[in-house]
Amino acid sequence: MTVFRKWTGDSSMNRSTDKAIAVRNLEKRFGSFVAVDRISFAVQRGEIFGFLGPNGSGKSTTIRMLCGILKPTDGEGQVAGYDIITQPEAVKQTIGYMSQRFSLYEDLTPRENIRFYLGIYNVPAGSWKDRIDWVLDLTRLREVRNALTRSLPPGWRQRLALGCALLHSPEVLFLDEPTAGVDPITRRHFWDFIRRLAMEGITIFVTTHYMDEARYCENIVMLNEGRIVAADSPENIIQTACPGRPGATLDDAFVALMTRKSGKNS
Ligand SMILES: Nc1ncnc2c1ncn2[C@@H]1O[C@H](COP(=O)(O)OP(=O)(O)OP(=O)(O)O)[C@@H](O)[C@H]1O
Repeated sequence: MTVFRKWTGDSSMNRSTDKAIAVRNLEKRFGSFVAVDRISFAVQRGEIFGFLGPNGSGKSTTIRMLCGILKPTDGEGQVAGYDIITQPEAVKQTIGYMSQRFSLYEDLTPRENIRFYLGIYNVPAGSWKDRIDWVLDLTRLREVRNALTRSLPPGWRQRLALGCALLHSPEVLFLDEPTAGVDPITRRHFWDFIRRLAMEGITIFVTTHYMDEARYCENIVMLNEGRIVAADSPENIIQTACPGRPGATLDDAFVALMTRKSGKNS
């Protein structure tokens, strides 16, 4: 089954579409505290892109700016060809977002959650039945569609949350620690699915604390105290951060890069 099936043929808007994401000198201050410090990077369409960093390094703040939810204090950015500052509503309609909390209503059934998100994403009512069937098959949740979401195991709720994030056929999918709290087999299935999405042209922007998962990414940006400390393929990051250590892993590279203190905000 094709994972990604459009319900609308609208790709005619005048957008520059060579890059899925492009940011330049993006900054977010909270008062005098600099949470994101003039970062620049680009993500190609259909790429799986990892955004890594320790707690508090600015990952979620960056995602919130890229999703058009939080206004940057400086810099600029485009997502799916839309300006994150002047066209935040267009950005929101073009992206999917899934957080580690899954953003589901636990007291609703999967079917009711899906209907809720169809409304949020302004999917035309005429397509709803089709989309509900599509997502129930995609997530393999048809048999439990009328159970309470609260009663489902974490891996099932994860599939439902991902399905809801795909209902409006987004061009860019933001995944903020999507596998936190799920078991290794479920994580493996999740990543198989993410790779299929990317092969169909969806751009994946993912944060994770699991370095084995980060190896699935074609390119990675590592953030520390709001600043980019590495931006490259996983292999190149390892080589650069751990020279002369042939068996070094991405974990080793992460630790090496994060322990080089910048002294910022201290
Ligand atoms: N609304 C806010 N007001 C003040 N400070 C904030 C606000 N939102 C985030 N911060 C601060 O900005 C910094 C970056 O936070 P952010 O949530 O982006 O980090 P993160 O890398 O996503 O961390 P985690 O991995 O724990 O989710 C933190 O020090 C956080 O306390």
